Amino acid sequence: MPQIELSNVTKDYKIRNRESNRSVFAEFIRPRYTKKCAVRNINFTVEQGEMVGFIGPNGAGKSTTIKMLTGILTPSSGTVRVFGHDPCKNRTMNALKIGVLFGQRSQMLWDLPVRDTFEMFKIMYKIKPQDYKRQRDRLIEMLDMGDFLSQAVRQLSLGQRMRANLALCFLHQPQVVFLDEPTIGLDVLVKDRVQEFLKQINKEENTTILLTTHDTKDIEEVAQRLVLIDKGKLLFDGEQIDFHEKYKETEYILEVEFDQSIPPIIHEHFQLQRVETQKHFYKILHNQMRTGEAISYVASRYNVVDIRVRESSLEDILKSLYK
Ligand SMILES: Nc1ncnc2c1ncn2[C@@H]1O[C@H](COP(=O)(O)OP(=O)(O)OP(=O)(O)O)[C@@H](O)[C@H]1O
Repeated sequence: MPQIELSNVTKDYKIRNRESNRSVFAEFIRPRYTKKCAVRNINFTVEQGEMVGFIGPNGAGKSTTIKMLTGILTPSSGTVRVFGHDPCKNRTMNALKIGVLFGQRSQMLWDLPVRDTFEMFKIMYKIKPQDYKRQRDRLIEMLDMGDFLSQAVRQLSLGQRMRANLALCFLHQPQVVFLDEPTIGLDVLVKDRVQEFLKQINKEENTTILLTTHDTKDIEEVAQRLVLIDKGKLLFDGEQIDFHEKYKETEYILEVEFDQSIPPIIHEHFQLQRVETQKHFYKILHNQMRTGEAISYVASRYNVVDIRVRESSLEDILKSLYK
């Protein structure tokens, strides 16, 4: 049985209209509403231990979907199941088995030291003392939190606060974790640590992770599978590798550095993009010349210092899809 299951799920929000041509009294007595469809008939399942990148442009419906999976919102139609149950009807049981992180929204009390919040979570989740100690010490080490455990939350930097929130998410060893933008605003080193942490915990504890992020490096590093939505509709669900295959550009860029400045290569399949002193950039269509062929053509005729092939990255693909 899948751990997460969405079948024909739609979520409409009711938005109250504020019309300037109506009196305040009329607005109060008979308010008018319009319907905003945030999620439109989506279907997908997630099995135990999967790491899924749940992506889409701003306003695509990602947070709304996560809110339905955590039992915060009910779907307007369709069914949502987590561990085979309706998360809205089983909120307490669901909460004990899941971990949730919503971007920069902190689960910690502002004036308490991080260490005390850990203790508070131990009581809230009824974690056994020996499990608590083992998991707490492990998380502190994995997320390098030893230096700031005694500091009040309000004194922490953004990176420290995000790491502490992430650790709290995993303290009760949840089977499923929903992370909505867990690396927002973090520097590259902290991001790397968070990505390594997620990979390690997924491997060691087989935790299912649904990760929402706009950071393509997060997705490339962490998610094997991608679920892409836009305007509430599911556009792609599959392995990351297949996503690249399906949407990759039909061309690639051959970047050649020569040992001296030379005139552009004249070849029917080479389209010169730009020249930077001794470096030339050519656009080549995959179906006209394969990368290996292009490399050997250049290397056998010119004195080359370096050759690189640049295929479209996940970021390039998403940019063109979102457009
Ligand atoms: N409480 C709400 N009331 C009315 N409309 C809402 C509400 N929450 C979200 N929406 C609308 O629903 C749509 C989906 O929003 P949602 O927050 O789920 O998108 P998202 O994919 O998480 O976006 P982002 O990447 O910007 O966080 C948007 O058009 C948004 O304006």
